[in-house]
Amino acid sequence: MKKIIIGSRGSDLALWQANYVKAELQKLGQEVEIKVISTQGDRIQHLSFDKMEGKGFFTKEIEAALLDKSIDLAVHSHKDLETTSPTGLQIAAVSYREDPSELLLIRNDSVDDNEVFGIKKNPIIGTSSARRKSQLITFRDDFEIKDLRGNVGTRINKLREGQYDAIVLAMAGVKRLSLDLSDISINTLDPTMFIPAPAQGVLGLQIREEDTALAEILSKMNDTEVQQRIEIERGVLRNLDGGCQMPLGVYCDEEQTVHVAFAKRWEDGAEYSTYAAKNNANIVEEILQNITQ
Ligand SMILES: NCc1[nH]cc(CCC(=O)O)c1CC(=O)O
Repeated sequence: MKKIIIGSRGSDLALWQANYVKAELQKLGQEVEIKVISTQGDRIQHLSFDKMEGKGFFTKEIEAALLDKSIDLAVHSHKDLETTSPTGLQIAAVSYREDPSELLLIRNDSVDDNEVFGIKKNPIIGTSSARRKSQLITFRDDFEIKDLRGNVGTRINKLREGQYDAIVLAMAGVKRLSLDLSDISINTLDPTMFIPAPAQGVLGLQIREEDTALAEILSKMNDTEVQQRIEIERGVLRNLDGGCQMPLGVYCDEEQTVHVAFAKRWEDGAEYSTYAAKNNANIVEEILQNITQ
């Protein structure tokens, strides 16, 4: 059997994800090697996420490496992938779902248990995500939102340095990296209340469309239940023609209730709605009609 070359960004989280898939493939008897690839998104740190995320800044070089066959498999955070696959590539499998909740990481000296979210009045909150901004200001109108860039470790260090009173991060990244956060107060936000990105916590395994041999191997790793749920979540995003820069949260829970937070502009704050997905073939259309009317 041919050795499988996984292409990965060099960040701690990307490497954790690549190593996880490597171990799963080794359990299936495959030989695997990881090749680190730097992307535009890793090199440009000064641009706001609004101008970068969801437009292939973190994926372009890796997808090019798949197409020119210098790698065979790319492991992505599924939520960072564009909603349509580039020509010649496919998502052959999706992983289990890590806890999709968002975390509010609060400096100990900014905690106030009497306030919503447990943060003192008039705090500075770090996030560059329009989805997170639109929902934050819906719960508290005294939040000042400031841009926050960099990988997970960098963001947490900026909180420690005192540039922010609190920051929002995906639990999936924090958990996978097993970070020591004993010096920080952590508030876990229920994903049915503060709604995560479509496919948050899931890995997408991308290969060449014609690589049927690898598709066959990866099909053994595919989580079909997770796949069904994120197909609904991503379907809403795809039909809104939005990348990660859109103020849209969609979460399909285990009971197949779909939770949506949507804003036309993040400054308007998010509007929340829920839908039953069970036996509803038109769920995506129904959600879209409702939120865009
Ligand atoms: N946008 C960056 C990004 N892409 C994936 C994750 C980790 C969570 C996941 O795997 O869904 C993160 C960090 C974050 O949003 O805090």
